[in-house]
Amino acid sequence: MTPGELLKLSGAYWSSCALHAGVKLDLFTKLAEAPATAGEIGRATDCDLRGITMLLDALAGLELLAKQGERYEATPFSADYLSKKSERYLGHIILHHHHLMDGWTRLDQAVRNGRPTWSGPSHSQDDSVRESFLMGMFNMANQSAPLITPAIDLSARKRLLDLGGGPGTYAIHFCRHNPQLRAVVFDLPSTRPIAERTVANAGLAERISFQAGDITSDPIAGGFDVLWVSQLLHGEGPASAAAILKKGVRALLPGGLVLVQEFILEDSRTAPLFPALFSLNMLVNTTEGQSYSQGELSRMLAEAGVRDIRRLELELPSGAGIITGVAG
Ligand SMILES: C[S@@+](CC[C@H](N)C(=O)[O-])C[C@H]1O[C@@H](n2cnc3c(N)ncnc32)[C@H](O)[C@@H]1O
Repeated sequence: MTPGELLKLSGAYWSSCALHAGVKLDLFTKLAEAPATAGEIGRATDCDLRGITMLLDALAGLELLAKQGERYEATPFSADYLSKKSERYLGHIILHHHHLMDGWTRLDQAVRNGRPTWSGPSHSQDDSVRESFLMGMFNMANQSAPLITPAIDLSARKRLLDLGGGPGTYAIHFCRHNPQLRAVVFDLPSTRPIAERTVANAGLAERISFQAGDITSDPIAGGFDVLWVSQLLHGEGPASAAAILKKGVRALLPGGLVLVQEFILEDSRTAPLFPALFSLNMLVNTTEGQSYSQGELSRMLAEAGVRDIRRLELELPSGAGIITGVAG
């Protein structure tokens, strides 16, 4: 690494903050509709002219806007991913990243005392923080699910349990891909309205139901033949994650398929970089959460009574991996 690269790394959050502000102020939706001057956008968003001009210029510098004379407009890319009117809108996950920033600025404190810097998004009292988190998960899952569902044969399966399923994105994609399949999304009670909305929007309310509960303390009804556990275990410590897997596997009929998606560390724990950094995200946001290695996840699955454990050969845009096995 060069000193220049080091300083670029140190100041990378300036670019992130410019993007976050652009999404918070919803500039991209407006500028995908029609080009506008800084004055016009400033009036439409109730922003100071000096401030909005600087932000628009920086976003143009980041190639998220195009500037022609005094007018700015969304690029084809930002119109596709940053306009609220696009089906591919990624603003929810960007706002979620924004909500995590305050906690990350106090990472040194979390490292010193081993405790999170705030309640974390799952348990936040702020509805908008929880909504960005859950719809951010919807954004992320919509990128990966179209690659995952064709790679997993559920053609003979009837009932899928989506444990910690959030907005139900994976249940939706698995059910779309497998017309005989029904699913239950199990998640915290506060998730219900968002999950029911996404399931209804997908036209699958007849086949996907929501069960409200706390996975660490509430029972789960049995009779499933697929267990899908995506990005849930990293929010828990090793003992709790193992107990959750045991509970999920107990809800399966013998021969039930188990699928666990996580950001998986190599045994060195230093790579890939994303799960190593994600562990710090769990330090800031949870009391015991962390990224796990393939060996740790495989051992938890084996202790839960799962056999034929292996990792699926899938390259996903999120960098996550999927470990599978069979119950009983
Ligand atoms: C990172 S999100 C993953 C959502 C979804 N599985 C996905 O991959 O898109 C974790 C989910 O677990 C849920 N969750 C966290 N703690 C939980 C608990 N104790 N009981 C039930 N659900 C929980 C959260 O509400 C959230 O929806």
